[in-house]
Amino acid sequence: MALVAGMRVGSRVLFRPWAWLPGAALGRKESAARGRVGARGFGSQRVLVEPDPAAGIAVMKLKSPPVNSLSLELLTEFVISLEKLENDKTFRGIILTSDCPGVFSAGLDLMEMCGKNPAHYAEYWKAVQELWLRLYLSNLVLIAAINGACPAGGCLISLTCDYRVLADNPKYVIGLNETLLGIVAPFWFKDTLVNTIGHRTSERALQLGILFPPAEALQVGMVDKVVPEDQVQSTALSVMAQWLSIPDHARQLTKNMMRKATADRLVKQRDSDIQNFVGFISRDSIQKSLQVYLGKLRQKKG
Ligand SMILES: CCCCCC/C=C/CC(=O)SCCNC(=O)CCNC(=O)[C@H](O)C(C)(C)COP(=O)(O)OP(=O)(O)OC[C@H]1O[C@@H](n2cnc3c(N)ncnc32)[C@H](O)[C@@H]1OP(=O)(O)O
Repeated sequence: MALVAGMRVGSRVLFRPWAWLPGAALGRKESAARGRVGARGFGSQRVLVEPDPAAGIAVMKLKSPPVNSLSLELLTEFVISLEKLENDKTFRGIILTSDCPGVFSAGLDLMEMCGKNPAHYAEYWKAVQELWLRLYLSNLVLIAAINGACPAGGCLISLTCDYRVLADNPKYVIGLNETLLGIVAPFWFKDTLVNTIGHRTSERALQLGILFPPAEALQVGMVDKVVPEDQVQSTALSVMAQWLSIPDHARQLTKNMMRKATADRLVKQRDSDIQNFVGFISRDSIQKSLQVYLGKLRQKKG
């Protein structure tokens, strides 16, 4: 997919992965009206959206089997669905969950970071940045209903949400395990974690690449609630009701006050962050580490 037009929102120039889609040239109002979500489900191949307009919420399900790894396609479809809901005033909250049994998301797609050229790495990283910025600064209430394993980029996505409910299953570990792959979480992954669980716990978790099982994840504050697996969705819904009882403008301004400085750090240095990623991921030693890790994942089966 070609890299693409930018759109200015406040001081941010946003990536428009959908710029090539029919209707992309429409004005914002017109396209929002045409794209109004309504009561019927919508979505794309990899992102299912089940709207409940009466309640003002939508359930967004990642559906990219087997493990919801964040490919360029999934990132793009994710941003498009998010934008659609953000632009429709009916919606005040999203419950984010997985349609893949046992896995919330396996994080960034290792195939996007192995054996490709620098232009591809740059395009991919820009899409990762874009999803994070949009989720982290979303005006909507985002609740993660974590119904499976949640490593690395999967964990990052859940950390952008306002609240995390995790299913109580020892296989459903969560954390930023990048060091285990021989790679380093960038500063904005780290900042998101520090803002959630504090500096000291983040330092230990990041260096050791800890994947926390549910009880420990709850104890360190990585998640807000651990419930039996069959109660994840209903718990997310009742938490959502509580968050939606707060007037939107006050909650949104407060969220922005808490998060803007963190997001601005990336906004100010997006290009250098991309260059840093491309340089790092292109190194032979890093490519070898990733190949070894992929090999171990594949061997695990055999
Ligand atoms: C300045 C530089 C900064 C660089 C920063 C880069 C940041 C990176 C952040 C990341 O997100 S890196 C990705 C880290 N992810 C992981 O470590 C998770 C790896 N996966 C797993 O641990 C397991 O797959 C799982 C999620 C626990 C699920 O286990 P399950 O037993 O259900 O499935 P598997 O048999 O392991 O996997 C099925 C299938 O999927 C492939 N796969 C798994 N994860 C990924 C992935 N992240 N990307 C691409 N492909 C993945 C796996 O290899 C299997 O493939 P196969 O062909 O069927 O063997």
